[in-house]
Amino acid sequence: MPGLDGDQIRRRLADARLYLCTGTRPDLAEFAGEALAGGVDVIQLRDKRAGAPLEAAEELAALRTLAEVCAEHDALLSVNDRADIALAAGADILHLGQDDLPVPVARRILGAEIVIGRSTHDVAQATAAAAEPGVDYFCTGPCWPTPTKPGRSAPGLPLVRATAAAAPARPWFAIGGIDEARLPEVLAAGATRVVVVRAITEAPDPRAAATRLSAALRPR
Ligand SMILES: Cc1ncc(COP(=O)(O)OP(=O)(O)O)c(N)n1
Ligand SMILES: Cc1ncsc1CCOP(=O)(O)O
Repeated sequence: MPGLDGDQIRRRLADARLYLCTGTRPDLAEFAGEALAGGVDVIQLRDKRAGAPLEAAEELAALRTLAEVCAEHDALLSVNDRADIALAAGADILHLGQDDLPVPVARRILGAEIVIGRSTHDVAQATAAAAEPGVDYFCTGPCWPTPTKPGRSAPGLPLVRATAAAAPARPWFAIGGIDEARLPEVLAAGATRVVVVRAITEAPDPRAAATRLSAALRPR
């Protein structure tokens, strides 16, 4: 929720279970509102359409839309890759992959109040992200090969099991190919938080899909 300080964001992130990445879409505000109403805790604008990358001004406009919806639902707003845009959008989170800005460089741009996340694809990267100064959370995967990240081989659930066994002090999320049917396997491997794309963006009823995922992640 734009406007929180770094410690408030970190506390909310520790409680977060369901993280959604979405591209822009004509119904972005309505879609995001439905997903957040269903129980999504964090929403990231991740627009990777081949051949049609968003211009910075377009990305900022979409993030402003998401920021309003996040404020209505008390959810965290995440920006992918771009520290300058995270700062300009007043985002809570910047997510960085292995080939993106080095964390110390992003930290210099962002200051202390925006939380930084890292993608990891093997045990060495996960171990490093769990300890690297300036990193607040990390993601491990893909759990399964996924068309949402073409060309990325999947370390699979063994990486989730190894990460869970290491009991990192930082929050971490499993990602990649996760849907309602596969979620029990991911939880059994030791994850308690997940990132999804298609499970919600391609669902006929995004709110219902988010509600079911969220309920499975927060059993009573
Ligand atoms: C929350 C979250 N986790 C992982 C990713 C993937 O980031 P990256 O490996 O940099 O790949 P791209 O998203 O840039 O294709 C993410 N964006 N968000
Ligand atoms: C961005 C990213 N990084 C690793 S897997 C992935 C995409 C996950 O998408 P989906 O949930 O549709 O498989």
